[in-house]
Amino acid sequence: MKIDGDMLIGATRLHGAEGDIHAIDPRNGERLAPAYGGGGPDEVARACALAAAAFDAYRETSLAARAGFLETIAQNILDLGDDLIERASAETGLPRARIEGERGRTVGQLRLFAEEVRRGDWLGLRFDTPSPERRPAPRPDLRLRHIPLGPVAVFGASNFPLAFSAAGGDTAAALAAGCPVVVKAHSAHPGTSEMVGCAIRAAVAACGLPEGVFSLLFGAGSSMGTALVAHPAIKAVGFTGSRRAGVALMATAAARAEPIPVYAEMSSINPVFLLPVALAARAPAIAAGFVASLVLGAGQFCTNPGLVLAVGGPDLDRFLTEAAAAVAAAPATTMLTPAIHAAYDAGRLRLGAHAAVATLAEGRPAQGPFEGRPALFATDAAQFLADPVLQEETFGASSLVVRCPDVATLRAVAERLDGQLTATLQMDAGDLDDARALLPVLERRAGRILVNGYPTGVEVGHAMVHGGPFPATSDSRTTSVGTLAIRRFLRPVCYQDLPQALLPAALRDGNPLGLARSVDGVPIVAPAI
Ligand SMILES: NC(=O)c1ccc[n+]([C@@H]2O[C@H](COP(=O)([O-])OP(=O)(O)OC[C@H]3O[C@@H](n4cnc5c(N)ncnc54)[C@H](O)[C@@H]3O)[C@@H](O)[C@H]2O)c1
Ligand SMILES: O=CCCC(=O)C(=O)O
Repeated sequence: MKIDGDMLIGATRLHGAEGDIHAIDPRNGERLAPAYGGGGPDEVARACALAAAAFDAYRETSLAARAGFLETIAQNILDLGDDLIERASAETGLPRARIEGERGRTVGQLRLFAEEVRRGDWLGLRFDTPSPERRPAPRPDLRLRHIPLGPVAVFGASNFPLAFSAAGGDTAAALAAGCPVVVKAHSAHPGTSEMVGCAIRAAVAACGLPEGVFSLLFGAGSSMGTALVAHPAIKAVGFTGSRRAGVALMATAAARAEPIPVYAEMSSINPVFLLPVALAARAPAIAAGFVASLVLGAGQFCTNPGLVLAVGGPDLDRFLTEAAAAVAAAPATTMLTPAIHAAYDAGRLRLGAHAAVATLAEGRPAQGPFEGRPALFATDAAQFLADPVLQEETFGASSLVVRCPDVATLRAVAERLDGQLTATLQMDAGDLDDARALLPVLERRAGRILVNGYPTGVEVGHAMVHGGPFPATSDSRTTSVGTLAIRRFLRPVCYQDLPQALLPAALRDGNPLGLARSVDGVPIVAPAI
């Protein structure tokens, strides 16, 4: 597919005039054509106005039509074929197999949301039957459904050019909810974003939807993102990236005349707790699994296991010997962008130079310009608790092991951790009491708790939570992966004593759409139709 370097503003292509953006192939540092023209406030305003104009028509599309739209996007992405795989690989340095896997996840995610839309449970229909005879006051007829919030701004993430970008989880969830989407593409992969944007735009046209249902903007730095979040037509934000940018967007959203929710997924170091019985029984196997998760994708996963906690002693020493050997044998791997590589190297060197931190191992030296060396560090619980810097995310394949004198200290350290996306327990049956004592702490600290697995590789499903308390996310009540993500873009509306002719179809008598509902608090499953 030919790419032109244009923004997609509804059905119009437009080359921005606010400076050129070039993707860089991080495997060799070469600039990739074409140049992308960055947009400014006029393009933001145009995309937002189109999105606002599309909202009422799009939000009342039938569930079948909306599901069909999501499925058309999925098929159009697949139809991009090898061009998409090659461009995404060149723009990110991620290997072909990874990009193919991510495409499968992206398409599967859109299809899962299509099923979810058709099922309609997310409308959350509730009925309170009227009681005109009730005294002293009659009870009114109350009917509730959820409606979409309005146009959503989505920020593409550098580390998942497909699954968290133009047609990623935030876009899929917002479109499923009935919200038009304005994407601010990540400047690291503009060509991938243009290709996927074209696939979405073609689906908008093929499904006869208003053009403003989807737009794609380019812009380096912070001004485009700030203008987008500040625009009055935007009613919610989906973001994955750095804590600094996420917090800046939260501030922009909160300072608006009409503040809006920001769903930002930011930083997490994903603690892994090695409980004593498991460590004694299988230190080498745990070390192998841990290092495989640590180095996956050059460590550029928000689920990367950046912190390990265990009780010191010979079993931990065995784990450290094995893990250090595996890290030392691991190659340096190309990182996503020169800036992300520079930030990783600076973080790794800062940790290595920290007076309270020992370097246990570094991976093989870099061969290419932007390769990051994996690294394993160690400290003890007292030092870890004394310096909050040691809790900061080093985005890449770096992890810090914290030696604790006993299990009580392990729990005390867990209590002091920042909010996390995940917390992992390596445990055997003999660790059950310790695990039980840790669980309430982990529930308060993390969005997902795993046993005997590793946190990288998020399953896209109905029960997934990819979220957690700040700074993992800006709003711990939800998730950015899985079908529950649709709730971020909905709000309830109650209809009191409306005549049948005025009610939305989902709320009319006789259940014409055949949807699940609750009546006077009692759930009624959807009839088979
Ligand atoms: N935890 C994660 O999942 C994750 C993912 C990617 C990056 N990161 C971290 O972010 C660092 C930078 O990488 P990145 O470029 O992908 O992320 P970033 O947060 O710097 O940028 C993400 C997006 O936000 C925009 N942006 C940046 N600052 C902004 C601001 N102040 N106001 C408005 N918009 C702003 C950027 O233009 C980009 O589109 C990495 O080194 C890493 O530390 C974390
Ligand atoms: O980088 C953030 C998402 C991580 C993820 O989706 C995964 O681990 O699969």
